[in-house]
Amino acid sequence: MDTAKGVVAAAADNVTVVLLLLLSVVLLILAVKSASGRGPWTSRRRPGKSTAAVALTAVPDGPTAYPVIGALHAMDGHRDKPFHRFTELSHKYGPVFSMTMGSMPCVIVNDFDSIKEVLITNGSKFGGRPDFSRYNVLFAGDRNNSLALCDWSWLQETRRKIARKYCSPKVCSSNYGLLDSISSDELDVFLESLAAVTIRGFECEVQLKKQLLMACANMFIRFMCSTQFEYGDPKFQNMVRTFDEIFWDINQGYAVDFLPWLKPFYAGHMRKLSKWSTQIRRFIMDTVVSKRISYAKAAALGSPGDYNDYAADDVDEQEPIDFTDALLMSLRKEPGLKMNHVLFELEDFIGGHSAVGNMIMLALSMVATRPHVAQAIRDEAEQVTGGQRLVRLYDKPDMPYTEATLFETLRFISSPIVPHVATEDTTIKGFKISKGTCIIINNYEINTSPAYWDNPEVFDPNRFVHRESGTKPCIRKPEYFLPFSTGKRTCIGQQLVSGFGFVLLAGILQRYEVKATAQLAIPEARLALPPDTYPLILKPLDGSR
Ligand code: HEM
Repeated sequence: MDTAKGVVAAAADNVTVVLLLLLSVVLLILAVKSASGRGPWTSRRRPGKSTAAVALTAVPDGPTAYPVIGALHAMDGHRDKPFHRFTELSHKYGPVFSMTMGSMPCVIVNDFDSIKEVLITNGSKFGGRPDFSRYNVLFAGDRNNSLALCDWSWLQETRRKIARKYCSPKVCSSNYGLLDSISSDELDVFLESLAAVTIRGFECEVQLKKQLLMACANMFIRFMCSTQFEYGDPKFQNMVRTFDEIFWDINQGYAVDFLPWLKPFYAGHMRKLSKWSTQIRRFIMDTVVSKRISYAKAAALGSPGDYNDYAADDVDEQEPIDFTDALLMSLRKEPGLKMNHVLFELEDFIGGHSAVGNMIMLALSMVATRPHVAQAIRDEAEQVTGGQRLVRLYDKPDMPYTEATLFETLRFISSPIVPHVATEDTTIKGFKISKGTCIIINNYEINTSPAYWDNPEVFDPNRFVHRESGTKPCIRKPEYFLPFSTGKRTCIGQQLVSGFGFVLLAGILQRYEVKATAQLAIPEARLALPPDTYPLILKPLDGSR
């Protein structure tokens, strides 16, 4: 790990040197240009052109773009708070502005009307994703293997269709019942594991994220693959850790994303990403998929590259027992699907556990410094369970404050939306957008602006609870609150997030008082916490079951 970090640090040093050199070149070019009486190279309108004609069509310019680095200089010193920076820039350039990041033309959209246009009204024209090298490396050289990072296609539509029944089950369905029983069973296992590291009557510092991620991983794997692992199993621990490393990485912004020619300086980092993703795929093949297909066939499948040789001729034509089964069966029903697609889709969905684990860790961090929120959740749980049992999934409609705490966490940390890319020439707010333009959706602005929320700086789950005398309190989500995005590329996992997340958050708080060790380092506009993050303090509650 340390070696890997060293490689990244070395790469970063190299990058700094290269950037400094480049900056010198750019400054030289600028000096020559300004000496000749012309402004820098930008996408700004040239003087002499009819402004009326251009003003109607071009997206307003953002920061000046220079050769090679584009407008990346405007993000200098803001690496940890890119969305805050976009908000600052929107105050200067307007709610929709263009910004060339390296060589990539981008448009930053900062207000709800424009965001709605990108995601819904005009969503069919914004179905692409940026072609970052890291995305390709993580998915065996082709980001189209990934559900979240691919461009829109027949394959994506098919994959989403297969997933729907399992990721968005109807409340009355058997799959929802399964979610309920699995989340409760796994909550018991998880609380037992916590009981083993805490002492009644004492405050104990616990590396909670590691345990939480294993609980979430098992919930996902039990639901999707009908198998589970012991928390002490080193292979399982390694898989969970690797997923979390990837989740953290994918939530970072790197210069190489926008300056692909920097790739040689990131060779070590790319190798590490590739190794992680291969390890995960191997784990899923060995522990899940190979058990479903004949032993001989599994043995014949050597490396991940060989998986496509598999034809689904030994898959039964019965009702699928779970998501893995449904995926394997779809190999026969959908001739365009290959074994690799199945593996990658399973990987994507099992990987969803990292998002849930990180989210619960963040929710507990919010609660740790706001004991009144924890108490309100406990009171709600007490009312519903009579103090006789742990909360379960079917209690969710009666516990809006608990569910609202998850929403408020997502608003407060402002979990970002994956960038979209225009797949054809189109418009936003009447401004011309060319095919290939990357659209960065600044939902941080929407989540934190007083234009949308009362006291947005206050963590208050009540803002999502609708109370009216004579009716049961219920969840109220304003349409501009988009933690899972909306439209055709909306998150497929949101029901799993709110289901498993709800049971875990309530269950932990029914059993423990949660406190912070010190000032908690919570990154801005990021759902991910570093793989080795802060511990939390747990104190078992008197009389907890
Ligand atoms: C707190 C947890 C999560 C949050 C906040 C979240 C949020 C998001 C967001 C904002 C997007 C981008 C949508 C867009 O580009 O318009 C997305 C996409 C996606 N999410 Fe989630 N997600 C979470 C957990 C999960 C889980 C658990 C799964 C799987 C079980 C999942 C599966 C997906 C997939 C497959 C996509 C890509 C959809 C597409 O591009 O067509 N997510 N998610």
